[in-house]
Amino acid sequence: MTSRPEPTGVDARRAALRLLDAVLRRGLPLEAALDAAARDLAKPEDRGLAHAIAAETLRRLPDLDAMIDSATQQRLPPDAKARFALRIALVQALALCTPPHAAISTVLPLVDGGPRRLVHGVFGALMRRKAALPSPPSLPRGVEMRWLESWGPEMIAAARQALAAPPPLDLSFKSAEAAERFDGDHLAARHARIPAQSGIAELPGFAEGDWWVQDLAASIPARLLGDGEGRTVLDLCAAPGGKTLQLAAADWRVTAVDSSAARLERLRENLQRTRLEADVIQADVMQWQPAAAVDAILLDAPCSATGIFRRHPDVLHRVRPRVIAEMAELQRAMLARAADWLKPGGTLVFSTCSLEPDEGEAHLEHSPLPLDPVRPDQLPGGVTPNPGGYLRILPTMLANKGALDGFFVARFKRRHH
Ligand SMILES: C[S@@+](CC[C@H](N)C(=O)[O-])C[C@H]1O[C@@H](n2cnc3c(N)ncnc32)[C@H](O)[C@@H]1O
Repeated sequence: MTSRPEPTGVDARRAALRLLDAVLRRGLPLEAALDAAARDLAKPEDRGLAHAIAAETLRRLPDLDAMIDSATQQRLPPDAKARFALRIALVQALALCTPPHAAISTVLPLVDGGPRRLVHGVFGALMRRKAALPSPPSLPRGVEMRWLESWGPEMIAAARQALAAPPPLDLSFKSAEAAERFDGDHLAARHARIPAQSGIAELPGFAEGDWWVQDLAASIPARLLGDGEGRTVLDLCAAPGGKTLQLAAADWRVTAVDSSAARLERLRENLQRTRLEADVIQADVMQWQPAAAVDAILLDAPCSATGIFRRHPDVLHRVRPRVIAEMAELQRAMLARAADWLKPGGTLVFSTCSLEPDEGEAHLEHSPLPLDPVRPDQLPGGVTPNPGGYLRILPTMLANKGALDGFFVARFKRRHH
């Protein structure tokens, strides 16, 4: 067998293919698969390219597959290498502005010894036909059906729109003064929204620890606890610590608990950079318990994370109903356990970054504590509580200002006696 010299850039495409394989065939989160998939890439920009190709492919997957199927006589199996290679070549040429000859020449070596001619032929036919990807992108059929049933057609339209462009960047600030000094759209206290961009560490105030990146929706749970005035709060499932930082900045005495050593490392770095304080404990919330009852609890429970599909489009393809059911069961158990750790009169905020009612509304039916209804004046403008007093944050909210991640947030209060 003669081996051809590889054009430059093939390694990044090979890593993109590994990433897609990890997400679509093995069900791994994109971020978790990155280190292993990009192990041969020395340059950070190649790693960035591999990630960008894989993420954009996942955003456009149903449309890419429909396009491939329109140009093949026999339907390629979902896990065929030729399908993976075509997805990567097409997404580059049609969504990432890669010149078509570069998009295909860097992908063909990935199918060496395989259906090279087929991949080349299908790609060429689609380019000659001037095939284009629809805008906004389509959702995977299973997700669309699920969300349509739960939230209706307006939500589907907003979710597709949210996939069309990179979401803006929300910053949460340590102090109101630092936020006011910062040039951006101020949609809430201690907040600024700026256009999507890279080079975050070079923005003013980052090195000084004035702010951290946190979607505005993700900042709402901690906002609902108000000022701590030196009282105690348990931040359960805390890492990488966006909510820990908010609570510490709002004068709470924070104990942050998480089971992941790697994620807690990031939490510690965040505390150090912002010069905020919290006790940090590595523990499983289902095993650990606090030494004494606390004034407040924030339980940002592990979930399917379908609410953050804009930045993590892998969730659209790997989260199946069984995952949602397992996560909902864990959340229910955590909520029941944590409820016992509150002082009488104490407040618990429960949140999930999920767009699945089983990981939100369903918990209200058997909740161990009475709901403490959220008032509209406690929320950023444009975000409204459900008439029941809890928050269901959908991509329809603030849609004309860059929208929000999907979240469920409910506040409970333990009775005094
Ligand atoms: C949604 S993330 C938390 C995000 C975090 N609250 C923030 O604002 O940055 C869920 C976290 O739950 C943690 N986790 C999952 N199962 C856990 C358990 N049984 N005990 C403690 N932490 C757990 C994960 O390590 C993960 O960091």
